[in-house]
Order: sequence, then structure tokens, then C-alpha cells
Amino acid sequence: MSDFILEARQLGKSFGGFRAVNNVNLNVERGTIHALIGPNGAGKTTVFNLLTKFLTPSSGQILFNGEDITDLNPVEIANRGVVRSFQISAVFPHLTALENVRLALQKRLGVSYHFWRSKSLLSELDDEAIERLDQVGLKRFAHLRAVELPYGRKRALEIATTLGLEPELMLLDEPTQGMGTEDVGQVAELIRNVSVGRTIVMVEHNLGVVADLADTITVLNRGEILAEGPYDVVSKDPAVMEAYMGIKADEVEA
Ligand SMILES: Nc1ncnc2c1ncn2[C@@H]1O[C@H](COP(=O)(O)OP(=O)(O)OP(=O)(O)O)[C@@H](O)[C@H]1O
Repeated sequence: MSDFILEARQLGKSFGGFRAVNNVNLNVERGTIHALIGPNGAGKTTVFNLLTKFLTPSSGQILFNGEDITDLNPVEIANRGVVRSFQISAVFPHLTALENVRLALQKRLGVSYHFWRSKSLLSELDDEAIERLDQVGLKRFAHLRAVELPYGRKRALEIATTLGLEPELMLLDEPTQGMGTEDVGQVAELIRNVSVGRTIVMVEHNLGVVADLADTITVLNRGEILAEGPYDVVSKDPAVMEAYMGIKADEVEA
């Protein structure tokens, strides 16, 4: 039996008369890193927003662990273990790294408005927060304010706050966007580390990162799936080359 943690069936989204996503069928295998790629305007962000329930599908169905989550909202799916990083986990610039992660943990435990109540609960949360920071290589920055962290480290902090929610499935929207080479390497390594024991779906433009990290790649073009498989397979697919570089299939063969 296959073990798909996330499935999209005949997913579609129209904006007015424009069909931005059409009949997308996705099967995300548990424990893998699954990347969504495609040229500009291919529909990646729209599919991502559908999967994370930031947009309502015009048609189709989304299943998480075999259960229909099509009608749930982002908070409801987060409670089930589907967490979108970067948007849902706002980082507060003037709080320290530790305070940011502690706040995320308080949200998970539903104690955000009672945090002054118990000193022992606070120190328990601190221990867990430090552990999360350690997981993303930020332990030594624990007492630095978020605003003082370099860009790549801020992303790491965002991931640490997401980890506080204990996601089974983590969705990352262009995790290396706008980064220099050094930060890209750091964040890629971080994603690999946090992928242990969970599933990751990410939209990513940097094909080097995708080649390095993704077990499966779905290539979208004009709102539809063009190709799917491991990097070695999709990168040699003539239709993918044509969509990315404008090279025609017969030219590729030639
Ligand atoms: N809210 C909207 N209203 C109208 N059209 C939209 C809307 N959102 C997206 N689109 C259109 O849907 C298509 C797919 O857009 P989408 O942002 O999903 O592509 P993408 O693959 O993420 O592109 P990029 O790599 O440039 O971010 C585009 O033609 C876009 O103009």
C-alpha cells in the first residue's frame, strides 16, 4: 500500500474566467521532501495556497492522512499537523530568538494569555525553546533580538517557531528566496535537518537546492502538471526543458 500523507485530486482554481490551476493531482509520500517548481506564472503559488488553505479551490479535493481537509481553514489544518512556515509563523523583530520560539510554544499549548501565571511552566517552555533553537543552529543566538539576526538566520528562526507546532507536514514557500549563496547553503542544510521524521512540501525557484534536497519534483506549467519524478528524470524531460528555456522538444533531441 502506498503511504501518501497529502493528496490533491483534480485540484482547480479559477480567478474570474482565468483557470490558474487545472486538474492537478498530487501524491506526496510520507517522509519525503517534495518540491513544486515551474516557470513564472506556472501556478506554484496558487497550488501552494490551495494546499495550505489560504485559497479555496474552485474544484477538486485535498486529503491529509486520507481525510478530506478541503473545507478546513489554515488554523484547523495546523491543529492537525499541517503547518505553513514563514506566513503563519510571524517573527517579532524586537523579541529575542528565545522569546519568539517560546511564544510559538505558548500558542501550541494555548497558554498565550496566561504565561505570567506559572514560573515553572515558563522555564519548561524555555527548555523546549532552547532545544528548538538548537535544532536550527541558533542556540548561541538565543538572546539576540530577531532584528539583529542575519537574513538566513531569521529564516532559521521562522522554521524554529514552526517546529514548535510539531508539524507532521511542513510547507515552505520559497525558503531561499532573496538569499546569497552562503545563506542558501545554510537554509538548505537546515531543511534537510528538520525533514528528519516529517514530510516537507516546498515551492522553490533555486534548482540547485531542489536538486540537492527533493526526493520528488512536480513541475507545473500553465496551471497543469508537466512532469513529475526525481531531479535526474525531470531535468532531462524535453517538455520541462522547453517550458524552462524555450528549447523545443525536437531541438533537444537534435
Ligand atoms: N488573485 C489572482 N487573481 C487573478 N489572477 C491570479 C491571481 N493569483 C494568481 N493569478 C494568476 O494565476 C497564474 C499563476 O500564478 P502563480 O502566482 O500561482 O504562479 P507562480 O508559478 O507562483 O509564479 P511565480 O513563479 O512568478 O511566483 C498567473 O497567470 C497569475 O497571474
